[in-house]
Amino acid sequence: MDQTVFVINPGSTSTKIAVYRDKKRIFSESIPLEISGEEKNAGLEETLRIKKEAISRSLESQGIDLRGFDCIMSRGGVLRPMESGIYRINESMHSEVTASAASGHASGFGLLIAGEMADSLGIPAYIADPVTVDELEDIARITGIKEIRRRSIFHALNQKAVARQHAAILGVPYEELNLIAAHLGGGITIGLHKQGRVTDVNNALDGEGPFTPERSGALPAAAVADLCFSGKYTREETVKLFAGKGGFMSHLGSNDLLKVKEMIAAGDRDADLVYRAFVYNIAKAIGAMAAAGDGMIDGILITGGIARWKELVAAIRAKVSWIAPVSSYPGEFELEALRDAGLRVLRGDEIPREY
Ligand SMILES: Nc1ncnc2c1ncn2[C@@H]1O[C@H](COP(=O)(O)OP(=O)(O)OP(=O)(O)O)[C@@H](O)[C@H]1O
Ligand SMILES: CCCC(=O)O
Repeated sequence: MDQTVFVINPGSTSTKIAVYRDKKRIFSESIPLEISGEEKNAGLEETLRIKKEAISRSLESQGIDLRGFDCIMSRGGVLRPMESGIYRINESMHSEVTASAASGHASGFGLLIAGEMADSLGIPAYIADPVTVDELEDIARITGIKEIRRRSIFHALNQKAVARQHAAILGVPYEELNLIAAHLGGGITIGLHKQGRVTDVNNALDGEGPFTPERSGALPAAAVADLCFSGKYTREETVKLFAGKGGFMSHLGSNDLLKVKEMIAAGDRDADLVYRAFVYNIAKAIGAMAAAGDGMIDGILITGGIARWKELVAAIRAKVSWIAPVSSYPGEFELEALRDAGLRVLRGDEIPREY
């Protein structure tokens, strides 16, 4: 009998939802943050309420009967470092995601909403490949300050889904390839996939890597110290500046690169300079991962919403194709990856892990 899986995937600029009957998508929607206006500045409870209401409205407008769901899947939030895999949503996840909400990631709201909905329907809920999948090599954790260690927080679900898809196209097991996967979305993470493990990756939430539609990326440390002690910002406001109000938001007042594209087309020179700096920084980060992988890279994969911008992908390709062949996987494959994970559990093909 066909199984019905409901998938919730909040990203930093939108929440994507989908209902699948078996492999078939019967409904999907991308709900932009802008619909709910004040959401960017709201606290945990308020953000949760806004996201829940937007999801309910969307399902209601399609006349979808929640009682037909067999399980709910979501991308996980900022949890403890963990192995890649499928995990049953439980109470300790709930409290950890709630505790890290201020400095967390939008995907944590998916976990909370999926858990709550599943409880009320009496069905199971799971996360798969959350943002805290940690496969870093020990040398990649060390920084120049003894008490500061690097953390693995990245688009694990999409990067792994795209890397596996690429491996299948090449007809080579994922575990035998060295790939660089660049997820270009509201956040940007660029991972070195060394024989099936992401041994290094920038953590955009902690201010590493290129700037993004709304993340600052890496900043000069002394200037950050000045900013922190300027008295202009609280700690919370400073963190928001790095992850939420940085990048294109800071330079041009928008995290929507479709708008940035229009600004450039209309002759805006500032927008053009920031765009070129964006491409430059992404290429530099890909180069860094090539060095981390000793130059033995089988392919560079460009994915995420921004990969739909063909000229931008071409500009990155022009700068990095000397490293390895560049392939583009526009959009994200998170909904399908979550569907497949849900179906594997429902069919008994995979036993979910306990967190
Ligand atoms: N056709 C396009 N051309 C250029 N930019 C695009 C296009 N489509 C989407 N984008 C941009 O992609 C970005 C959003 O990407 P995406 O949907 O992957 O982000 P998200 O899911 O909200 O966050 P994240 O990927 O970090 O989880 C936005 O800046 C959006 O304007
Ligand atoms: C997935 C974490 C990276 C980001 O959104 O910045």
